[in-house]
Amino acid sequence: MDDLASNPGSTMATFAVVYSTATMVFFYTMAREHFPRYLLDCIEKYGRKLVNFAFPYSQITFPEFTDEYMRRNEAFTAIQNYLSEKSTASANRLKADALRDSRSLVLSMDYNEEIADVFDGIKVWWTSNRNPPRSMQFSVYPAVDEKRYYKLEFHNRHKKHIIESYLPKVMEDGKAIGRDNRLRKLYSNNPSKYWNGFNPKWSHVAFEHPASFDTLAMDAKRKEEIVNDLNTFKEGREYYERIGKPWKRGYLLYGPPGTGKSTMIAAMANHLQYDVYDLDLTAIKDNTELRRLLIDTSSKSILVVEDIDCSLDITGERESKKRKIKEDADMDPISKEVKKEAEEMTDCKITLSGVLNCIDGLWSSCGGERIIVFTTNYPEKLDPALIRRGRMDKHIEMSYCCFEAFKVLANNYLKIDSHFLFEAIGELLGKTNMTPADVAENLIPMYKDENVETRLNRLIGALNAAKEEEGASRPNQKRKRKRSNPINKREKRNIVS
Ligand SMILES: Nc1ncnc2c1ncn2[C@@H]1O[C@H](COP(=O)(O)OP(=O)(O)OP(=O)(O)O)[C@@H](O)[C@H]1O
Ligand SMILES: [Mg+2]
Repeated sequence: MDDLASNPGSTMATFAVVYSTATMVFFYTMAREHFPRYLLDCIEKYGRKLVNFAFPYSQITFPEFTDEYMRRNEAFTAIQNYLSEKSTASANRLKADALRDSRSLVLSMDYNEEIADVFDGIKVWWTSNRNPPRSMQFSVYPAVDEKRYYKLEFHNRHKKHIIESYLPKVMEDGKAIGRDNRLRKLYSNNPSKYWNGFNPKWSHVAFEHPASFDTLAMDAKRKEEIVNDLNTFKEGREYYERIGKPWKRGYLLYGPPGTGKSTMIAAMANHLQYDVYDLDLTAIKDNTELRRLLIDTSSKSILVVEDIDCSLDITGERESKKRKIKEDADMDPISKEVKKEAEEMTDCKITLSGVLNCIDGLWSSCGGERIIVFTTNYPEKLDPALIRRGRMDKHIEMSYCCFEAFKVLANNYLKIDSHFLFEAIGELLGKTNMTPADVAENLIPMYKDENVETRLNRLIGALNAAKEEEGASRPNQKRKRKRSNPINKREKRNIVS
């Protein structure tokens, strides 16, 4: 039988199956009463061979739930995603599901619809079915024992190829489609006193930050370098396996406030399609809690520790904060909240070595494809152990707005690539320090339909004011371009710039 021409549902095949099954049932019923056991086994064996001869097709079913605990079968979801596109094109009756955590509706074929798929020249058939509920009670809730499943049919002679090559491809493509459709999440850690069976360690909201590398204002060459680095990481599974290193990468983003460190993290997450875990170290009591939190993160994610210099004992800031809160509490005995906060801060025993061990442990004990990002305004305050290569592989300086970065902002906010005022702005940006956040602020319209020229002139005014202010604060000094980076020479070698 030619695979591409025939369908297992064709009349001939159906007739053969019905005829051979009826014959078998007849003989079997007769035989059960009159023949000995070994003859019955023979009839069953040859009967099955007859059916296989008349209907040489195999079937695999994929139920929606895997066991009595009603755990959703991942294969079912992947097949649903995989067939979604094909169903839209070829099935007449479609069903629309709004899957949990999905950005869009998933269209799939309705029950008893059949669609064909071709893989390496082999034709296979998918049908969507359900087992009707056993109980016929009327209820406002859907029947719990109704079981949905997909059925795959193919010719017996392709069994090996279908199982070993086609099905893994369906799973992989289906999961990838699921990931693309999925709403990504921004997680933040809950204080451990609230952790229990109902309150998880991490709570999440949908991650919908619109930042992208196209809208990120920075030097084009450095931006391209970072994007290439991320792409190499994402496609690096085999490379990391070959060299025997966990599949992870650490980035240190440093620079003054408002230079786009948080925006860069959002652009990274959107580019890679990863979830983001925003880890607040100050809400964690000790190293054990930190470990438990990190183990509870998933792969394809970015773990972010913002303002790492303020989060750890290493800079001594935590100690002074504790002391200050305690002093406040002593001075104001009425304020119970301050007292409570003081006690909680005193409880905090998280250490640099704990963080280092957890990060190293996380990389070695959990699944791959993870990125960790530290941000700081003061890289010089960080312990070299924290940012050494192997932990923070790439150090990226986010600096004041240069002319190229301004052009990106002008395109974002004003939708222009050039203007006669650009030259003056370029000149001023070369002479004074203004963060992209401040530049952007001046480009935002102050009222509806404010024209481009007015906004550019406002920026020129702000740049002139900043220049004068800088001059006034350092009248006798030859102006040097202020950088946030007092990182030592050895570290500078790692810096992308
Ligand atoms: N490089 C940039 N490209 C585009 N927009 C930027 C950039 N830098 C800053 N902005 C704008 O300024 C705002 C503040 O930037 P962001 O929060 O990323 O700064 P930050 O470096 O993380 O600051 P902080 O150190 O205070 O956390 C952003 O919402 C964004 O609109
Ligand atoms: Mg930030």
